Amino acid sequence: MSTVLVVNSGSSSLKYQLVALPSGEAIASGLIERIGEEVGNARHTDADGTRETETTIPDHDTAMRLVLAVLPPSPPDAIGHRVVHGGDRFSEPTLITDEVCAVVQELSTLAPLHNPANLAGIQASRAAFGDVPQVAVFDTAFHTTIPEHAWRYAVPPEWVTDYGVRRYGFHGTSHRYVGGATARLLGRDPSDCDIIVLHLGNGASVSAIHGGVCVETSMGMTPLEGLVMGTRSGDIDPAVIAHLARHGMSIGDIDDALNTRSGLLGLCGENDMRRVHELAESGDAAARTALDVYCHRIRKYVGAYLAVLGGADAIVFTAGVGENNPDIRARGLSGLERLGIRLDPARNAFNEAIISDDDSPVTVCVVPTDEEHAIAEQTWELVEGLAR
Ligand SMILES: Nc1ncnc2c1ncn2[C@@H]1O[C@H](COP(=O)(O)OP(=O)(O)O)[C@@H](O)[C@H]1O
Ligand SMILES: CC(=O)OP(=O)(O)O
Ligand SMILES: [Mg+2]
Repeated sequence: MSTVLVVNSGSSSLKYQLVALPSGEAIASGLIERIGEEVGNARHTDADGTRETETTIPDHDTAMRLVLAVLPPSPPDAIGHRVVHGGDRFSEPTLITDEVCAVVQELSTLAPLHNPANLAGIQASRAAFGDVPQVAVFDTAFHTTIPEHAWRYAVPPEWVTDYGVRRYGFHGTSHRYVGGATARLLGRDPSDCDIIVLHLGNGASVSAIHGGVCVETSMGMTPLEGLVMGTRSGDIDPAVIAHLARHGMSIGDIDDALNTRSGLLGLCGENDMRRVHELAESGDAAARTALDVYCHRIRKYVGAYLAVLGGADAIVFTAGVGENNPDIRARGLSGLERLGIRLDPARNAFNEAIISDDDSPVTVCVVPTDEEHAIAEQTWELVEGLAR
């Protein structure tokens, strides 16, 4: 038996799993949430059960130290890290070297909420387990099949050649895993399915998958484009940036505001969807508007991707919000009955795997993502290959 430790740093959380291979069984796993907020919480599960603690977790480096303190002291055989942006340098699983770290660092301006967090996880793991091979698995990998008409922005050509301005797309490990699991759930061959995956976490993105291959995704050159997110605006008119700059705001401040003070947080003062719902239920008008804007954006993208695919076999919800929030799923798809999308309210309320009614031409599902498992497998495949 071999063991792979997987570190998945999201914008607001750190998820980890110690996976036994080839069985794929999780020996230990956990989640550190609300990093950077006043009160964070850490949940760790292993053979002794689940322990939960509340404490302030200022950054991903502190989160990583909490993880290392609860894991077995013996080193794993390999460590796999989720890395969000690899630019045009890296997209396939890559053995981590100083050079890889330098590129991840360099690309921090294009993924300011993620690459620094990913690097913190890598550096803490290298300090703790220096000799263990470590692998970066990039969020962009699944999106390299997107055709030029979808990855290209309509901008001057030298922006593409000189500055690398293009769509990359992110959450790829999740979109790939969930797309495959959905085809299995439908009992269909992935090569014969058109699937729309809605990954709704703190970050959120949609992808259109045709025949197992990604053909379109909502995040762009950076994880800022597309849906409304916890703290990110998603789509806005690009002229807004010039407008604010002319009013004296610096580019750094604008970028920071769009990444960290926009989205649900900008709309209603809370970025955690559970809190937004509590506020909306207590009658808070801003929280209600936030939910309206969030769900409207989902509906717009679903319509667009139905058109991109020429119709879909399935629409799938995944990640923190997608897996747990019946209200967002129902409102995001409301009014789409004429497009063949009909939810079954009881199935939806219980987060069942299939939440559409039996006569719905498009099957709507909830499929939990498992980025950690997918990263463990890809990490081990690379490390085993190197040893051969
Ligand atoms: N049981 C739940 N009900 C509603 N929302 C939830 C639940 N669990 C998590 N969420 C929401 O999911 C989001 C976090 O999703 P997650 O996929 O863990 O994010 P990330 O990986 O981007 O950090 C938060 O907005 C949180 O409120
Ligand atoms: C790319 C991205 O937005 O990731 P997360 O949802 O984990 O923040
Ligand atoms: Mg995530």
